[in-house]
Amino acid sequence: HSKRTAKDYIFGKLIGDGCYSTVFLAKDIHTGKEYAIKVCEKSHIVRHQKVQYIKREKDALNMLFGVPHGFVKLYCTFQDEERLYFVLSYAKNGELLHYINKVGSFELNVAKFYAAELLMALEKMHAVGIIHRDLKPENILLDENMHLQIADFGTVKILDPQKIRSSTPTVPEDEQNSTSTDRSRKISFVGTAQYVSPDLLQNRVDTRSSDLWALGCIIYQMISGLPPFRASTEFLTFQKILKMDYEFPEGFPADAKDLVEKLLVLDHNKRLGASDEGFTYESIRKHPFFEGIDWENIWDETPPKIS
Ligand SMILES: NC(=O)Nc1ccc2c(c1)=C(Cc1cc(-c3cccc(C(=O)NCCN4CCCCC4)c3)c[nH]1)C(=O)N=2
Repeated sequence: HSKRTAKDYIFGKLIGDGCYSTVFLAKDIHTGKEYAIKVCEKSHIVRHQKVQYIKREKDALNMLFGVPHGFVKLYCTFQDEERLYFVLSYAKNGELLHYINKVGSFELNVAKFYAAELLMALEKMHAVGIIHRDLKPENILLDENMHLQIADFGTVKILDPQKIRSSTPTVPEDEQNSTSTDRSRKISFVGTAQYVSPDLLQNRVDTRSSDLWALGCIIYQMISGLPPFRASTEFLTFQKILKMDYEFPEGFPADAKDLVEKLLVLDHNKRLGASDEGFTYESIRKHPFFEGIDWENIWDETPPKIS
C-alpha cells in the first residue's frame, strides 16, 4: 500500500505517554486492524536534543522486526509538519505493572513463566547487539494472548552501528550516550531509578549485563510486589543500589532468592550470564528457578493465569 499518513487511521484512547511521546490506540481504516501509534512532537524533540534517541528507537525496532516473539513490532513510520508517527503493535492487555499491582504479587509459576519469556527476549535483543537500558514492568507489555512484548526502545544502546538496517547515516557510537551538544561532556543515559544498574550509575558503562540487573529487579518485584530498591527520592534509591541495600521479604522462595542474588551483583562481569558465550544465557536458563520451563515451546503455550 501507499505510504500511510495519519488520515489512514482513526485515533482512539491514549494508552501511554512519556516525556517525548504519546501513544494512542488507533485503527487502520483500510484493514480495521488495531495499532499503537507513538506520536512525537518534532519541536519538543529538537528542543530537548532527543533526535538521536528517536533515530535509535527506529533503528532498534527495525533490527528486531524479524524476531517473531518478545517485542512490539514497528510496522511503519510517517510524519507531518509537526509530528513523527511510529505505527507499533498494540499489546491489548497492557503493562505487566498493571497486573502486578492488580494482584499484589505473582504466584511462583506465573513469575517463572514471565521471567523465562523476558530472558528469551533479552537473549534475542542482546544477540543483535541492542541493550535496552530501561527495562521495567511499565515497558513490559502483554499481548492479546498474554505473551510478553518489550516496548519503548527510546533508551537503547546499539553496540554495533554497522548492524543498523537503515539507509540514513548511523549515529556514531560515541554519540549514543551524550545528551548534551558538547561531546566532551558525555552524559550517559540513566534508566529509571529503581531498575538502573550500578554500572550505568557509576562508571557510565552500559553493557548487556545492565539488562540482567533489571531482570533481577523484575523477578524480585513479580514475586514480592515491589522493586528491591525503593526510597522516597531518586537519589536515595541510587544510594541504596550502590550500597546493595535491599532485603527479601519473609517467605521469598529460595530458588528465586538465589537467582536474584546472582543477578543483583555490583560487578557487572560477575552477574550470572555475564560471561555466557553464544546467543543464550545458558547459566541462567539452567538455574533451578527455571526448573520445568519448556524453552522451545513457551511462546506457543497458554500462559498461566494471573490471579
Ligand atoms: N513508550 C512506548 O514506546 N510505549 C509503547 C509502545 C508500543 C505499545 C505501547 C506502548 C502499548 C501500550 C498499551 C497500553 C494498553 C492499555 C492501557 C490501558 C488500558 C488498556 C485496556 O483496558 N486494555 C484492555 C484489556 N485490559 C487489560 C488490563 C486489565 C483490564 C482489561 C490497555 C495496551 N497497550 C502498546 O500496546 N503498544
